[in-house]
Amino acid sequence: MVQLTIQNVNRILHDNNGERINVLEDINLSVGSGEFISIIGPSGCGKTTLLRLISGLDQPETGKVTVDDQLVTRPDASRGYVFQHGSLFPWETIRDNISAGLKAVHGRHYDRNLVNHYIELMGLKGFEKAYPHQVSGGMAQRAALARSIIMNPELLLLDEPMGALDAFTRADVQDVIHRVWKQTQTTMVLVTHDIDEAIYLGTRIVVMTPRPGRIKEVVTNPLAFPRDRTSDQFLEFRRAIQDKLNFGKKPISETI
Ligand SMILES: Nc1ncnc2c1ncn2[C@@H]1O[C@H](COP(=O)(O)OP(=O)(O)OP(=O)(O)O)[C@@H](O)[C@H]1O
Repeated sequence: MVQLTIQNVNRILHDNNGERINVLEDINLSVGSGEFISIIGPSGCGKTTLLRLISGLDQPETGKVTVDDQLVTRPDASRGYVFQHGSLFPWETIRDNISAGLKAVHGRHYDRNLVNHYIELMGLKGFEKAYPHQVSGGMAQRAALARSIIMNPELLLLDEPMGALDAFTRADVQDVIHRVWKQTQTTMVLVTHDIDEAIYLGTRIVVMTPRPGRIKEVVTNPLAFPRDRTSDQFLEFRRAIQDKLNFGKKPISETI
């Protein structure tokens, strides 16, 4: 069980001219065990900053982030983080990348069967001995996901992990993430620009607005799993989220 709470969080940064930017203003959010939260909003609205605060990589000026009533003050193995460019070790094979965390904790006696399980689950069988530059972008992201999830984090933070992938690969990795979420019941928080992705995966959708970065609305996803991206209900819900984002009604440059 994990309860993530973000209370009255403000984060201020300064641009190159020393101008103050209210990157996040008065952020409040509670996330319960096993939820899948999608955070969506235009570029620069503070999504990554919010994820960094949850992970403990960054600290707010005011307010607090707690996990199970413990103040988050630094990164912790109980909170996994997957980046847009998976950040696999280029000098290690896919198998060694996936087992890296386990080896660091358990040494030579790490559970090799668990590694096999995740290689299978992520569809990476046959590519265990390849190096990251020898596999596709989608495979590399699946390996990065495996490397995090194998550590059994109570919270998995996903920072645009599909952002650099083509549409087909993206849909494939989305399905993998959904399968892992269902099987492991890990609480996940995903940052994305992609409205369809937010809807396809999220149990709730956090809609953000920029300058200052605020939560405009938290919307419960009414769609049952499995979700069909082409169904009328999906398209209807997408329109509702687009409206909340003023999508297509204002040039993006006017929203940031
Ligand atoms: N270290 C920093 N110093 C100064 N300003 C920063 C820093 N990091 C982020 N910012 C600014 O804070 C704002 C929010 O950035 P952030 O990366 O959190 O947004 P985002 O919503 O994740 O954007 P994107 O979707 O483009 O990744 C931006 O205006 C950015 O320029």
